[in-house]
Amino acid sequence: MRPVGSKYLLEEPLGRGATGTVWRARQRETAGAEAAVPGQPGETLAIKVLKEELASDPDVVMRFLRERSVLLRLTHPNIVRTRDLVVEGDLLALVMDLVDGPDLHRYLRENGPFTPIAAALLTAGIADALAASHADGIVHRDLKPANVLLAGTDAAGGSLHPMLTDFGIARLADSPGLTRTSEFVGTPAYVAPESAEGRPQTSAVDIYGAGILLYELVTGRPPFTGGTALEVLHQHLREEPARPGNVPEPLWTVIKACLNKNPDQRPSAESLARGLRAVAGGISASASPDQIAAAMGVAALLVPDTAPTAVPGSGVNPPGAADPTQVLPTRGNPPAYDPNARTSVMPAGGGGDDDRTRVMPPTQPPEPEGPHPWQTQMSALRDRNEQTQQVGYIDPDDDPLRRRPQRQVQRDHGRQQRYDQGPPPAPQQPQRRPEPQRYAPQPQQRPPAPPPEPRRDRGSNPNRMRIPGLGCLKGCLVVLLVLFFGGWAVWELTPLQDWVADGKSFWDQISDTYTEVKDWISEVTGLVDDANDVKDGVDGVKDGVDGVKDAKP
Ligand SMILES: Nc1ncnc2c1ncn2[C@@H]1O[C@H](COP(=O)(O)OP(=O)(O)OP(=O)(O)O)[C@@H](O)[C@H]1O
Repeated sequence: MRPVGSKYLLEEPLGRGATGTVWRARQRETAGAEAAVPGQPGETLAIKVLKEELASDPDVVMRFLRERSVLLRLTHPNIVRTRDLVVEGDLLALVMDLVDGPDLHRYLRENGPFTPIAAALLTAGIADALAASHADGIVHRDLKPANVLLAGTDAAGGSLHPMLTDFGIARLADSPGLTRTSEFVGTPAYVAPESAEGRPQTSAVDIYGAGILLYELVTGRPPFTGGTALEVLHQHLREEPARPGNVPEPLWTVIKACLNKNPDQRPSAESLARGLRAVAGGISASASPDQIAAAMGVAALLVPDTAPTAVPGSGVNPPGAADPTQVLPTRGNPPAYDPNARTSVMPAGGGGDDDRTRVMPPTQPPEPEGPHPWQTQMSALRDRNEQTQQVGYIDPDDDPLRRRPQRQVQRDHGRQQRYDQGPPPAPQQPQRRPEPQRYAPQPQQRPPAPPPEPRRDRGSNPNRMRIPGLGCLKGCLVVLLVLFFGGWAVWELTPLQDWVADGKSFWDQISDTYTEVKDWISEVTGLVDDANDVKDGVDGVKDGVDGVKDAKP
């Protein structure tokens, strides 16, 4: 388990998207006043840990802090509540209510298309959520089935309750800083024509997304699909979808209105919700004549938004960007495209054939490097999270806080300068020219990582602490022990004790010892000489005896 801040613990990953990983998590302590929901210790939560690219981008951090109050106050029965935002070192995390149910994309894949009535009612709930967020000045910008969670199941006869999530993520990710290194482009199958062309975006992009989603709910697939992202975008810009056979006429009227190429002609979220409920009532088997009439006249209910919420910073185009077609002709074999593609966050500077996918100019010019205006808030937020300690094991492959060491060093250094020491003396990285925003099919699937080596158990105490100087202390103790036993051996096994008892000086003792050794050697050599003399005598006697023997006849 991995702590996030001092108040939360990540338990297990629930899923991974392009902008981060969502974890099942637990509340450790009640959060302070800065959280929208203080929570109770032990409560289960969901925490989205934003990707490193986002968390390390100062512009994203700035938006994260600037928009925290907006995100935290966004409450609606059809919106997954954001309870807290955590900033800790290089980590940005959104603490949310845990929704115990599948997302709509998975549900659709596993259960097939919805009936027109169920699809209309489900989309009406989503439109309610959009109406509330638009009224609060928040445009979702990445509406798609994967971002709708289903609370409750219909297996027990209960109806599915849609809850929209990932609010503000597109907005956080669409940072000028981020566009210097990677491009946030939404999800091609759900992108509105004006977004594809880099024109100014408003809350009408969410209505377009709702139209695509509604079409997918009743047919099982989005209206525009193709081999490449570019093909899909061409269709968003140029083609009108044909009415599928199983879609009742009033429902088709709603879908067509949402998919209007002109954002000004699309209905407001509020009128969309009203229209969808009228359609659901009118197409049911038990519909009254009035309900049927209301459903047939649904077009009158679909009133365009007179004051749509603008997406800040969208549609700032370089000269020529207003041309109707920004899509460049394709060359060579286009990359494969999955219509269920996730939100794309594409690395820039891919070069080469990527040119063929270039459709959008950057939404904003890069901002000059400089001291971060949210320095105080950053340190305040970090301070409140400072007690964090690692309290247990986490699989390194699933560790959201794991960083590549080299980049960590650079980043830490950059952060330190940026937030703690005022303006950096020089930019850490060469300035990149902004590149046109690109669509590309899918983030490439990374090859499966080799199974992580199990980490060795490093002891039974989960709260191991590093004590500075402990290693040195151990070394000193070992040296003292060696000196002690060495001294004892010298004292016991050498004549040192005698020397000390005699009270002689060291040099006297050495010269005495030398003399003793010399005397002993001469004594030994004298004995050898005597032995040789004896031997010579014996040999002489032996020769004499031999001579006497020879002289006998
Ligand atoms: N609040 C939540 N409670 C329970 N599960 C959640 C919650 N939020 C997200 N999830 C699950 O976590 C998974 C990943 O969510 P995430 O939003 O990162 O993915 P995504 O929408 O597919 O990706 P992206 O929008 O970044 O392209 C999804 O399968 C979703 O069902």
